[in-house]
Amino acid sequence: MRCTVFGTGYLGATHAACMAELGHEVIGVDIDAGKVAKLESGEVPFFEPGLREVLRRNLEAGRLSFTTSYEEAAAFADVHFIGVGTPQKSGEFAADLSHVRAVIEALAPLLTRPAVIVGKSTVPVGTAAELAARARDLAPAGDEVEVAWNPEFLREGFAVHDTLKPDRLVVGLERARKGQAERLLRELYADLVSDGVPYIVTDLATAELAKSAANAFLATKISFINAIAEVCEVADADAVELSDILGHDPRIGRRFLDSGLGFGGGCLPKDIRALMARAGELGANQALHFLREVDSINMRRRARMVELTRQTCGGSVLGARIAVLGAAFKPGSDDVRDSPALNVAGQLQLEGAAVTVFDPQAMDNARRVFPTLGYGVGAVEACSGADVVLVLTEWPEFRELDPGEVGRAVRLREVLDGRNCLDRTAWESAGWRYQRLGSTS
Ligand SMILES: NC(=O)c1ccc[n+]([C@@H]2O[C@H](COP(=O)([O-])OP(=O)(O)OC[C@H]3O[C@@H](n4cnc5c(N)ncnc54)[C@H](O)[C@@H]3O)[C@@H](O)[C@H]2O)c1
Ligand SMILES: O=c1ccn([C@@H]2O[C@H](COP(=O)(O)OP(=O)(O)O[C@H]3O[C@H](CO)[C@@H](O)[C@H](O)[C@H]3O)[C@@H](O)[C@H]2O)c(=O)[nH]1
Repeated sequence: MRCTVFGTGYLGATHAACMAELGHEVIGVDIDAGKVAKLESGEVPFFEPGLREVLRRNLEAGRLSFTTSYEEAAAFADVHFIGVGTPQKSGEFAADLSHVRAVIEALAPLLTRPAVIVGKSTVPVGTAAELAARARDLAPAGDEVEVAWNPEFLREGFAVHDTLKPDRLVVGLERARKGQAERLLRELYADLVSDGVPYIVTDLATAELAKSAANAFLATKISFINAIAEVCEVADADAVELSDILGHDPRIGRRFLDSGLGFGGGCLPKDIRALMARAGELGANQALHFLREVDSINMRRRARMVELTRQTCGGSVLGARIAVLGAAFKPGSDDVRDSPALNVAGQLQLEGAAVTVFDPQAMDNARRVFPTLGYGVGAVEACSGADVVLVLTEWPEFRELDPGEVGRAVRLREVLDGRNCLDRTAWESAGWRYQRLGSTS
């Protein structure tokens, strides 16, 4: 079958390549000509393990191409996925839907025959119905245009796996029209469904809300354990051991119970805020009030890390040399959107510290967002002359560092483990003072 994917960022490029991997003919469309040129030449414009191989294989097979031309894309297929960004609006909690709306405004007038527009971007509940009405108004094919919502649950770092082996496929359809959208999407995903992936058909609002709810749940789970970690610090308990104990209960589960610096990235923080904003607009102001607390527990982790650094430096970081290992919001990604690590690095620099950052993948993105921070050429080099070393993203490279070697580079052997990822005994045996969030000892 044929399809297009509008937006070729973390989600869209992965979706386009993986749809081609399933045997479909796919065109990826983006307004960023540089990104399109890179993808066309077989280069992924961001770090995502395994994506380059899938991209190249399908470019070579002639099933996949990229363009900036909406005309080309509209003429090519009758199923059009939307995977453009829905960032937080500046100064408010709500989602900025301008990119999604821009796709509809430009694509719909080109739809001269029956077509299905399938949203994958994360949007506030109610968006799809509004877009459907607008698309039908603008399209020459009018009533023959359907909108479906097929939210995406992939994790960065596992994007290819999560797209080809998802936990579930959710397809929200317009209530009055379960026509071609249902049929075409079943056909597109037939191989996944025959592999046993649950395929759940629902209405537009439930599909949109399922995505927001999933991220709100994950954020809540992380903030829950971080709130408990705050108590651990004052009660002389150990947050990591506590997570392990809770995780044995299958009703709770160990995943997403890693306390530490909290959640960041281009999804969880903005999605819980957008969900609160939309619930408020719909009159359910009280329902999600607790998400404010989830958000503030999360932001407090960053403040606590800064405070711990200050304490370690004798009350002030003014003039201190601080090494920050990690810039990406999590390992396995070069994404620095709302990165807790960079946020802490930036705060410490504002307080007068000389901060040197190193990350195995996110250096270019970090430099773009925080050009005034110092950057090292390697983890050990970044620690050169440091008064304190902060490990803020749990890259395997950092877990495997030799504490003896790092110890020879620093001025003082002080390490703060923001992600509970280091082997404490090994660092202490090499003469380091080891501290982390969620424990006083
Ligand atoms: N990143 C993830 O892991 C992930 C996972 C699930 C869902 N999502 C959701 O997917 C959406 C996209 O996220 P992302 O991380 O891929 O964003 P991104 O910023 O990496 O990519 C968005 C892309 O859309 C392009 N674009 C913007 N306007 C366009 C237009 N009018 N026409 C064509 N292309 C246009 C941009 O140039 C960019 O390449 C968001 O709603 C996000 O919440 C993301
Ligand atoms: O126990 C944990 C697990 C995660 N994190 C942090 O939480 C953030 C988000 O991690 P993760 O969810 O793995 O990353 P994303 O790639 O942002 O994926 C989330 O956001 C995507 C976009 O909506 C969804 O598709 C995914 O299902 C959802 O997991 C990162 O900063 C992690 O460091 C913790 O602090 N503790």
